[in-house]
Amino acid sequence: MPSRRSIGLIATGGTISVAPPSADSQQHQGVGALTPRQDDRPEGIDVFPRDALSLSSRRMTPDDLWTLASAVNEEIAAGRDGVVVTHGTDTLEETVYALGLLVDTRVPVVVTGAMRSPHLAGPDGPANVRAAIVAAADPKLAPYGPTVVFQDEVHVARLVTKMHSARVAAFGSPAAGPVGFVAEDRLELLLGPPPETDLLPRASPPTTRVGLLHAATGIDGSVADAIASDVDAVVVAALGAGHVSPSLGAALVRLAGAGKPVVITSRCPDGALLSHTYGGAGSETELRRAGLHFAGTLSAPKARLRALFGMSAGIPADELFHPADGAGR
Ligand SMILES: NC(=O)C[C@H](N)C(=O)O
Repeated sequence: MPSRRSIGLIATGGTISVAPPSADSQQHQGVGALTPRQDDRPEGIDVFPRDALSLSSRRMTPDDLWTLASAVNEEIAAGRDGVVVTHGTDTLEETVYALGLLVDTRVPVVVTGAMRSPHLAGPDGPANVRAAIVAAADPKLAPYGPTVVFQDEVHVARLVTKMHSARVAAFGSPAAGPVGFVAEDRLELLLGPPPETDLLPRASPPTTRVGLLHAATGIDGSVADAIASDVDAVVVAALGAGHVSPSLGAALVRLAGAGKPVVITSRCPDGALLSHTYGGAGSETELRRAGLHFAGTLSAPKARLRALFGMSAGIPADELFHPADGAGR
């Protein structure tokens, strides 16, 4: 590694930067409060802080993701050796995936946050920021695309998910586990980079409206009919390997027939969608035959972002979600 590394540190809000309780609970401190002091930084690393947004992650919108992606692109264009983004944890996994869609990460891009706010006992933010800076300064991480560093673990964007609502060990990658870890200000990688990149061939500001439906016992077609006129496409967190009730299946096929792409994912946190194991109304075989799209191992919220940004850029759904041999994307 060259002697000195320069890291862009971009703040967006979230618990990691929430102001003390006397203030309005929506107030966030700027990036200055998150930037480690010069004498408290990993050796050989310069940090260049900037604020991009200041919000709880539940308020994040596709436009905000576009703004953040532009900020990350600017940092990379400015010649940073890596970029760290601090973020609320509730939608952090979506933001890191959106950066994978929108940013050509020639250098490491690392997203982190905190589960305990700065004024609570044992805040995890400072340790997470330090580990994220260490990871972002290591060029070995660049081929992994944007990653999440949390509790010293490194997770890739496609697989990472918030697993626990309150504990500091909040993030995991159910399908494969972390790809590496940080210890003693050093990045150690255990697994290779993801086999494919999620970067879209082109990008435009978000204009497409994509709905999200969650299948469950007794959920019928009325939920799809109710939103049909408000959306350009729908993503479904389907049952198991890609199944919905016969009634919901029929409504989704109607939607697809009306020119609104329907993308099937699984509500299971791990495992692939099938292509030809089950038959009959609402089965994966029938839904595929009817021209619905299948998103492989992507979670529903991430498939929704892929549809949203991809279709906004004019990329057809069948290029975003490959139907071939059941693997999906
Ligand atoms: N731990 C957190 O950051 C949770 C917070 N509600 C957020 O996502 O902004």
